[in-house]
Amino acid sequence: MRTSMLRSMEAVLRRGEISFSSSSSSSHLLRRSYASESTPERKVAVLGAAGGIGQPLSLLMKLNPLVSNLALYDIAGTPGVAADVSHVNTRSEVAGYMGDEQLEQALTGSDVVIIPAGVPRKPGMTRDDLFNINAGIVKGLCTAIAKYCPNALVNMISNPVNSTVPIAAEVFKKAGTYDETKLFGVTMLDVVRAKTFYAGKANVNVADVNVPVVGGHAGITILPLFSQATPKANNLSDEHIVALTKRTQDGGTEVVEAKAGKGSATLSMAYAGALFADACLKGLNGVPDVVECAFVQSSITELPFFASKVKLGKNGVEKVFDLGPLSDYEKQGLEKLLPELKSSIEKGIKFANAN
Ligand SMILES: NC(=O)C1=CN([C@@H]2O[C@H](COP(=O)(O)OP(=O)(O)OC[C@H]3O[C@@H](n4cnc5c(N)ncnc54)[C@H](O)[C@@H]3O)[C@@H](O)[C@H]2O)C=CC1
Ligand SMILES: O=C([O-])CC(=O)C(=O)O
Repeated sequence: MRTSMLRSMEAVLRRGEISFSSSSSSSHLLRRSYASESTPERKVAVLGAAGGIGQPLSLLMKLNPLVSNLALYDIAGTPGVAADVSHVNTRSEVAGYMGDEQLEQALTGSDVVIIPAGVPRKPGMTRDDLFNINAGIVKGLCTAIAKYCPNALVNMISNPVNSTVPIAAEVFKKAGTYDETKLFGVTMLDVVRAKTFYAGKANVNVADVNVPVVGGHAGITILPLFSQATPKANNLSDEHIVALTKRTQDGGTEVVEAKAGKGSATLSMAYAGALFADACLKGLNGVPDVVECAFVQSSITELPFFASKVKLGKNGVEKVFDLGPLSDYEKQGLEKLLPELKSSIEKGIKFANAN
C-alpha cells in the first residue's frame, strides 16, 4: 500500500499538480493546485542555502512546482547541498553557487530572493544581539541584489528582521532601485506558531485556523491578534489569550533554549519561509486573493515598517491591510511595542547610512 501511495505521489509531482497551499484556506503544506503546463518560468535564489534554515528551505523550494530554476548560494558548502537537492525528481533545475565571485550568477534573473544568511541566536541572546554580524551580511547581499536582480521580490529571514528590512530598504534607495512593494520581512513563522498554539488550546482543527500576527519579529513586537482568530473559540479565557500571546512572542526563544546552543528554529522556519515564498510566487503568477502577514513598508501606524496582512500580486505588495478591530489587550500590546520597533527600525536605517 505504501508503494502504491508513493507511486501515485510521484505521478502527481511529475504532472506538476502539487503545490504549497497558502495558509489562508488550509495549513497543509502540499496540496493539489492550479500548476499546469502554462506555469511560467520562475527563478528563486536562496542566499545562505547551506545553513540550518537554508538546507531544508532549499528542499522545500525544490518541491514547489512554481519554481523552474533554483539557485543555491552560500559562502561555503553549496556544491554539496545543490548536488543533493538536484537529485529530487521535480520540475526545477538546481544550481549551486559559492563565494562572492559567483553571487552575480546566482542572482541574475531571479524573481524571488530568499535570505536566511547570517548567524542564529544562542541561549541568553536577543535577536538584536545578532545585529553586529548580520547587518553587514545583509547589506552586502542587498547591494548585490540591487545590482544583479533589482526587480526581484526579497524575502528577508535574517535577524533582527526589525532592523534588516530597513537596512535592505536603505541599500536599495542608495542604489536607486528601491520599490517598497518588493521587500518583505518574513514573519510567517509567528503566524505558523500562533495557529499551532491556538488550535491546541481552542481544540479546533489546526488546518482551519487563521490568526493574523502584526507588528515586528522580536519579543513584544510580535503581536498575535487572537481576537480576530478563526474559527472562533468560546472556551478561551482572558488568561488563555495572555498565555497564547506570550507563547507566540517567545516561540523563538523556546526553540533556542531547547536547542541549547545549537542554534534557533530551522525546520519550522524553512516551512514558514517556503509557504511565504510560495505565496509570493502565486502573487507574481496572478493568482487572486493571496493574503499573508509580512513586515513591509507601511503607513497603517506611525512607523515606516510594520507587519500586517498584505495582498500579494503581480508586482509584489498590492495592498497593505490595516489592523482591523483590536481588543483592549491588543491595543495595549500595540502601544507597548511601538517604541521598541521604532528604535530597531532606526538602528537599521542609521547603520545602512553610516557604513
Ligand atoms: N525570520 C524568522 O522568523 C527567523 C529568522 N532566523 C534567522 O535566520 C538566520 C539564519 O539562521 P540559521 O540558518 O539557523 O543559521 P546557520 O548559521 O545555520 O546558517 C546561516 C548560513 O548563512 C551563511 N552565510 C553567512 N554569511 C553569508 C553571506 N555573506 N552570504 C551568504 N551566506 C552567508 C552561512 O555560511 C550559513 O550557511 C539567522 O539570522 C536567524 O536568526 C531564524 C529563524 C526564524
Ligand atoms: O528566535 C530566533 O532567534 C529565531 C527566530 O527569529 C524565531 O525562531 O522566531
